[in-house]
Amino acid sequence: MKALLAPPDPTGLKVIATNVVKHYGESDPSRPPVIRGLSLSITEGEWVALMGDSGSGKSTLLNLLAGIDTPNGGEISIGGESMIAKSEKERTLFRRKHMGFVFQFFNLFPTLSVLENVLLPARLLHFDKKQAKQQALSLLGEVGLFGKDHRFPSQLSGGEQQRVAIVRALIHRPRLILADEPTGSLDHDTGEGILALLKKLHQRDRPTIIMTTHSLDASLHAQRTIRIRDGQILPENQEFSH
Ligand SMILES: Nc1ncnc2c1ncn2[C@@H]1O[C@H](COP(=O)(O)OP(=O)(O)OP(=O)(O)O)[C@@H](O)[C@H]1O
Repeated sequence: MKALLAPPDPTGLKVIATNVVKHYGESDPSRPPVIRGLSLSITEGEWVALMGDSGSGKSTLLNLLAGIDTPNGGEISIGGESMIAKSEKERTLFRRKHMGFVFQFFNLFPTLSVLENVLLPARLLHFDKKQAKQQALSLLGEVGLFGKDHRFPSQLSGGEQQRVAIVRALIHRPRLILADEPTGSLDHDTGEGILALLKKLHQRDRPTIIMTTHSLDASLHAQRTIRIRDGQILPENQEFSH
């Protein structure tokens, strides 16, 4: 039987990191770790902005939480499941099923149409084709791309391409959205459009969202801001709750 598009439980996943350490330069022990005993807890369906200076470890942390990279120490639990205990294959399958990624650099496949790009994750998960197409066209319409589903990425503006990438990241209604500078390369209005879309999806499905950003405006869409400095979370009293 083919899977339906809506997840069985649309509630976001709880994310817990405990004493996580990551260092890249094993060959050079004098280099300090990029993530230094970092702990955080993000509750089901919470939308968190992760802020910090360039090089403070935001993208590294997202990659660790996603299981794209593995830490040198510590524990990461997503939805009650240890990401560390999983094999790489298990992590990939978990990621594909439950997570959606919104990156600053949106790698759309240039030889695939907008619709084909958007349908890729649904295809990987063997969703019902007809239902996936309906969902794709509806989401594309919501982000102002009605009628552009047969175009190729090169025939779209940068902002339009970013919106396609977001629809692709969210087509399977993930329970955890990891967004790395989702508005970084966009003009203010397009960026606000992306945030409005995230907000709509957050209200509808209540996924957990972790969004890195340098923008105070963007962070105000989140329920909480967590600040990271030199691979460590700043203490509670230096966090900002909105
Ligand atoms: N694959 C890698 N190999 C070696 N060092 C790396 C690697 N990736 C990141 N780093 C280093 O780790 C540190 C943290 O990088 P990271 O990209 O996580 O920071 P960031 O907070 O996301 O920065 P930005 O806001 O500029 O995106 C930086 O000093 C960076 O040079």
